[in-house]
Amino acid sequence: MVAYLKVRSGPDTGRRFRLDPLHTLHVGRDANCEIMLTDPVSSRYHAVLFHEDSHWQVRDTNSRNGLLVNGQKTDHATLQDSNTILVGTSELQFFDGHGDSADSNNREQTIVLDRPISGGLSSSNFGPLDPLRKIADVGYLVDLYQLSLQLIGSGDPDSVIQIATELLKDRTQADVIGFMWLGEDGKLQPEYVFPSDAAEKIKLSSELTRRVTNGGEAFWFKEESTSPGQKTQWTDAICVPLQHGEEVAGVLHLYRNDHRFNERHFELALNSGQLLGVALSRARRTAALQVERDRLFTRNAETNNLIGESPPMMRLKSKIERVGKANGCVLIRGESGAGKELVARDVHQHSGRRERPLLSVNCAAIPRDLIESQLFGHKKGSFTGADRDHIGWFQQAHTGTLFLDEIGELTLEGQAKLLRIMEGHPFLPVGGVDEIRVDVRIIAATNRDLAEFVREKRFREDLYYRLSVFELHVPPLRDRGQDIELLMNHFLEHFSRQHARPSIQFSEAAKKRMLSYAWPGNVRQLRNVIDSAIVMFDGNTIEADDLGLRDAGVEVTDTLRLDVWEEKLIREALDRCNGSIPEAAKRLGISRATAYRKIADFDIEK
Ligand SMILES: Nc1ncnc2c1ncn2[C@@H]1O[C@H](COP(=O)(O)OP(=O)(O)OP(=O)(O)O)[C@@H](O)[C@H]1O
Repeated sequence: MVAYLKVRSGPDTGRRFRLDPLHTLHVGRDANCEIMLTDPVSSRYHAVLFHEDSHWQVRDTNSRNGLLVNGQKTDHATLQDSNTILVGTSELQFFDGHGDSADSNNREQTIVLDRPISGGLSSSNFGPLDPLRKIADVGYLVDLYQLSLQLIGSGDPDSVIQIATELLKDRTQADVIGFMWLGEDGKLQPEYVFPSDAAEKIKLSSELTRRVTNGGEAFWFKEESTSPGQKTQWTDAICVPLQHGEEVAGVLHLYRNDHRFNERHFELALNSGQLLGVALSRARRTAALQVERDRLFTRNAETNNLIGESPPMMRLKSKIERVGKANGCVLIRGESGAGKELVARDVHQHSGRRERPLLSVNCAAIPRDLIESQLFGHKKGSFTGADRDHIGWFQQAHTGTLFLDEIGELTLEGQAKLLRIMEGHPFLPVGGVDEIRVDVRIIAATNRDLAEFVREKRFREDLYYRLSVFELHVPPLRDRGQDIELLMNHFLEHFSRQHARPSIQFSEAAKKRMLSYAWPGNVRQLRNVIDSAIVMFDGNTIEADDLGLRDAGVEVTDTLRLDVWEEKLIREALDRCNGSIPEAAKRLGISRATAYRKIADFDIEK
């Protein structure tokens, strides 16, 4: 219940002066003033404060620049709680002390120091001429530096709190440290208390809590027992907001049982609180995004893992590992739905860019006349319909990977720009004047015969060679034998869970049908067939006819694609010649070199 003045602005910001009602207190620059300010604009004896008729009064003592109370120039005023007094350039705020009473009746929490927090790290109050203090300052900055480094490197909220606790405990020798999180109801919830059985020690008056959480002020205060013989729970406490921008997300408490904190502890806690506010908000946002991402993946039966243990898939996986670590462009070939995008993700995951963005663009899904502006960006008004600036996919993927699906659909102008970027040149967004330079790894995919496109002059030859520094061929599902069963089980498990039909199974005949089917639409088709069978049919067993595979067993004879037949013939020839390539080449009427090249192209086991 002690009235006090707090310096809100000016050189003495943060200092507090207890007001003793038994004495008249002088305010000014003179060393004899009880409330001594270092503000050069204040007079030596600027004003006096005294307690009369149960109220605190302030009177100007012929100051040079006058006295303002609540913004009004005055010679004399009776002070009310929270009134402000301007002395020179220093704003002092008066508190009658009634608001700070502790929740407990016989204890008093007296503020030693407080500090409004407004963006940026606060500067230390230590005297600039004290060399020992300067050395101490360096230690304190090193602590903050180390804390920042560790917080930057940590993405998970629990470890962020743990890192900060360890540092603060060590540096301040606090007996108890508590992190309180501000719940949606505006109440503080103990999120983490160290040691864990000390939660009951965290007792802060509701008024102080309000000022920390609403006003973003940090406090250092001591608790004094007002009833003789009663032992207090702690002697000193520091309470600082965890602030991110304008928002206070929580509060950090530090308690000491016997000894006192010092100013350096207060400064360290205060600045750590600001770092923590930012780090925790960021870690929580990242965690929320991760959960959301996993949820979307699960809902769509997507997995980041390439399911498959067949020999061609095992070979593909080992190539992905090697290609991932290298840094060149990758061209992924394979039929539609075979898993090219998944392979691209896997390459990215195995690369040094795995923590950076991977963006996927389907060039076939964007109207041809918009591809360029989508990829490279455009400026508002650069063409009809460009009603705002667009940051192109290349720029968005900067430092990461850009997956260009159906690359064969890229216009010739787009191809020319792409080639220039790949050669390390900057590019101009559509309608832009400032050149942009990006560092992006390109993974392209196609289910077309790009070499054929090159011959038809629909695709630039130089771009083709640049893109295919590394080539990966995703084998069609029909060539993956045992993988069909693995994928069947994976999708059955996923969709039966998603559609809440846990006991649904395939009949033996249904399994057989799926295992012998040619799957022209590859894994995507298998996934869709299982999804709709689970949705459409009642009962616990999916029969062969429920799968809707009317052309089941037809193999690939329904296609006239030359490459499909070519691959089939090579496989057949190898089978008939017991795997001997020279023999097979003879039977096929092609040279050995061509046979070797085609076997590699089609990724046929030798
Ligand atoms: N090996 C695999 N393991 C698990 N899921 C797979 C696998 N291969 C493909 N899928 C799934 O099949 C679907 C199609 O895969 P993806 O989109 O990667 O094929 P794509 O070859 O890129 O097709 P398109 O050429 O039509 O773009 C996706 O849902 C993908 O998650």
